[in-house]
Amino acid sequence: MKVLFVVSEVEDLVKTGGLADVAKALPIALTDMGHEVCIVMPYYKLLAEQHPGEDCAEPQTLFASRKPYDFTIKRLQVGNVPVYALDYPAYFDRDGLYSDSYHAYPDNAERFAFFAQGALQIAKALDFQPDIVHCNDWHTALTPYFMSIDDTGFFDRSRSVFTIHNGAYQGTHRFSDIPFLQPHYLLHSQLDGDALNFVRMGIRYAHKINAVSPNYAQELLSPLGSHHLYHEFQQRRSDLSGILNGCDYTQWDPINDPHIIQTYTADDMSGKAKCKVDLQKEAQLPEDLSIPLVGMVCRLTEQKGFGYILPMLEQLMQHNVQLVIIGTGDPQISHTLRGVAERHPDKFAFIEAFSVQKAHMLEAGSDFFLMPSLFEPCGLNQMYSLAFGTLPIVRGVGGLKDTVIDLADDPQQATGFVFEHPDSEALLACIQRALLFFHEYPEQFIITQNRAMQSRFTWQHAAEQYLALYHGALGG
Ligand SMILES: Nc1ncnc2c1ncn2[C@@H]1O[C@H](COP(=O)(O)OP(=O)(O)O[C@H]2O[C@H](CO)[C@@H](O)[C@H](O)[C@H]2O)[C@@H](O)[C@H]1O
Repeated sequence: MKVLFVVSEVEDLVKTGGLADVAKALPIALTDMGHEVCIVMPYYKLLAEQHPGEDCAEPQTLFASRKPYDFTIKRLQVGNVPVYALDYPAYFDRDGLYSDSYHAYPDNAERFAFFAQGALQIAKALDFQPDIVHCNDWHTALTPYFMSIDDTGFFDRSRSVFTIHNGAYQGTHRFSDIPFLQPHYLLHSQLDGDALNFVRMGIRYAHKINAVSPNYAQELLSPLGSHHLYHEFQQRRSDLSGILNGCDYTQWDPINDPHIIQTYTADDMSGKAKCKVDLQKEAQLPEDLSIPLVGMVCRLTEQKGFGYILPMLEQLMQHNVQLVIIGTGDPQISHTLRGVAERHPDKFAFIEAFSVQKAHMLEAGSDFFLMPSLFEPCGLNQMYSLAFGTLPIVRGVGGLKDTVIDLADDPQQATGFVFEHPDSEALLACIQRALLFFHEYPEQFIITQNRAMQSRFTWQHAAEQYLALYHGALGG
């Protein structure tokens, strides 16, 4: 199987979130199974600075709106997978990927419409005729449309798969503000007023669509969970499926994690205690193993549940607990978190940073991992937590529901704590349940940690399901 994997970020090269984790791990898993995969992504300034690529193939020109877009192709590598990066400085030689701090670039639609078609031109330039063009999220959602209108015959036997990692980001922009697309009069019939919704186009034009967990795929088919795309998903329901992401255990395993002060196993958890003290030191909290430590790492956005986390923090601080949050994002959320940290320096630390090293320290050093998302297509950090014996406290949505078993629901199989209602009371009650378990049932706590560490969500298993999806797209 030849797969062109089109994506906007890749772990080890540039990353803002979980999309990058998948964009590295899935192509590697498919390659390990003997398939020929190459990744196409934009050549951002950060890439040029930190992982400069070699020029490869001839310089390219893409004509749109009677304007020539001249670009080059840079070759990089992630694991055993070749990466081809589209180098068009006018659009990608910028400090951020999608935004400068918190303000999205006003021409993002133009940038990624161009990238969506440019990726196909890269395949032609490399003479890489794919069986599958695998697109990811709104940045690449127009690629299936561009394949459908390509009249060179190059993609006649190719089929497209569109994976939804986060359906809330849809790339909705005023069509008249996207010069690159102006000649595409076909798109006029797809507009909502003057607005073009990239994700809607991906849903309409891709041969197969999948969400990153079975439960999220179901939610997309419901009026409440569809991010206002209910009719689109319903119309394609026979082509929509859910495939649970994997966990990259080569990166996230306490047995051999180079980022933590001491490695550990389910049989010998003494290293975890050292990691806890190390995290307490890093967070400048009292170094005390008897206090339950709750950790959280995420982008600071509404999606992650801050709408009901923030209002209950003061109440939580009344308990004998420590909380560490590592994250960057919404300035209002970070402002509030800084305030709570100032008022409760011995209980709460807010580390405003994007740091892979610190994320690993937190996963290893915490007793509990907090992930009470409003919605969560799959979620990766709860899987990392399970691997580290850090019991997840999650809301029962999306992939969180598919991966964490609640203690009250099934004590014999439990791996964490699950609550339902997206409000502060339900969240606080769930955390209280976890704290009580820590204090009152230390032996059961260790048994549950051990069980969590046995959970396995391998990328090989996910890759097998993607292969089945690819075969389905090819009509086999
Ligand atoms: N401050 C920080 N420092 C260091 N690392 C940080 C960090 N903030 C976030 N990260 C890292 O970014 C990744 C976040 O992945 P998630 O899957 O949990 O969420 P995200 O919403 O970005 O992904 C979206 O895409 C993925 C992939 O499909 C889905 O699992 C998910 O549900 C969907 O929302 C993790 O690897 C995490 O460690």
